[in-house]
Amino acid sequence: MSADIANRLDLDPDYNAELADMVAAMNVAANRLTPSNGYRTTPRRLSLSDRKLSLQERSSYQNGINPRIARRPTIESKRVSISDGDDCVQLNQYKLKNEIGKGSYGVVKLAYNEDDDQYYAMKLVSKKKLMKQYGFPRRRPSRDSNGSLENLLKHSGLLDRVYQEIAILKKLDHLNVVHLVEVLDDPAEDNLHMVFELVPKGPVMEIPTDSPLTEEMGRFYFRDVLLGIEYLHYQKIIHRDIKPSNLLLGDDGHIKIADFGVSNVFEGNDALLSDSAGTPAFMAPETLTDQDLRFSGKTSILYYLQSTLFGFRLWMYGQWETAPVEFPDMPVISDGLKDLIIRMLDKVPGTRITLPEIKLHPWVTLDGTDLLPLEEEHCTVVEVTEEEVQNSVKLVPSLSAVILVKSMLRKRSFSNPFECPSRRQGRSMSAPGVLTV
Ligand SMILES: Nc1ncnc2c1ncn2[C@@H]1O[C@H](COP(=O)(O)OP(=O)(O)OP(=O)(O)O)[C@@H](O)[C@H]1O
Repeated sequence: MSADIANRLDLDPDYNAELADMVAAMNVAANRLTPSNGYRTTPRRLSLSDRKLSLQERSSYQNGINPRIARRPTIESKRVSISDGDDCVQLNQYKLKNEIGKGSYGVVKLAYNEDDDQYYAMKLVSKKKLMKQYGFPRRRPSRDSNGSLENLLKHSGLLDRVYQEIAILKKLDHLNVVHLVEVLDDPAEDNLHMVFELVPKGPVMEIPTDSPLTEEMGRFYFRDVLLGIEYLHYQKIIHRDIKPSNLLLGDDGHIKIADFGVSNVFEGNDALLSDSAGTPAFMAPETLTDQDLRFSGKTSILYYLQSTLFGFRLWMYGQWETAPVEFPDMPVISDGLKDLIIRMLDKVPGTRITLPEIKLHPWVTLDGTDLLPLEEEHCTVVEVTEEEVQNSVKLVPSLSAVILVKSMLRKRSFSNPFECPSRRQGRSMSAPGVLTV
């Protein structure tokens, strides 16, 4: 965002004037809202009464898995206020700290919530990045055409995808699925802010890797992923981007599935998909065809799962697409795991092992001695009203853009004001390890 604004200020006098108008107009609004303090003072924080709480079903399950406290309802903030006090940016009650991860749509930052004294993971999804990524034509917003970024995105349908992610996440409540806590959005700002529970140990592993998991650990994590996927299917959601970097490790040692940017909500028994969204290295062959064929979402996800399981133990991406699977000598893997991998690798979707069958596979259940909970034991239907889904994000004007621009001008720097320079030494979650806060 900062580079973009810098370019425009340097190269485009028209836009510069337009921006100055925008800043002036926003200043008027700022003065109206905070007449005595001005924009730089910490804004009045929202109290709970300012926020709408969405309904969320609560569920917990036991049967071999620790029971847990049901998730708190997702909070929809009606106003986003940014201040650049101290040495880092504050968004409502959240102080943004160091970066803990990076995805294709933006960065993920550690965020301290002053209200409850807890740390969270705040995902900043750049709407501009979304546009660029999908080759959306570059057009400069003009005052007459109502061509604001928000409008361009709306018409391109890309923003819908982000809102879809939010609506989906807000419905979910499961031990093995990451919990969305709050959504902050501001049409005048490039970033959409999604506040998630912090899953402190980050991605379960990076692949390719020289140190694969032991078979025992691989089974433990794989069982978690199976339950998370089963829950998602129960909620009629196909994730479509299951891979180790989207499998985060919680303090309780369990896997939480994250990142629903590429997902589908379906009706009936299964999703019939035709596009090849997701990460190619993990995708099923039928999703990669050039032909306009439809394929089963539930079946194709098993291929992701298999690739992930495979990745837990060894990494042979590409080989099985053209030749029969050949397992390397090292690391040694059991016949049970080989059987499961081969059955999941079936190139023919119709004969590929299904998720209920995988749950009963001897390798997964230790020959029937360690059964997984039944679907009805860990899944509960989550009901949300149409209105709640429609209102997954509140679009409200705020002062963030003017503060951002002024902060850049004041510092004579177009570096990202969301960065907290003094705290940059924090670890990046692109490498596995423990986060200390
Ligand atoms: N709730 C969370 N708690 C802790 N770390 C997180 C959390 N969510 C994301 N991260 C970190 O941020 C990284 C980026 O996450 P993000 O969902 O934006 O992208 P990704 O899934 O890795 O990539 P892509 O979006 O390209 O598929 C993750 O790999 C992880 O390291």
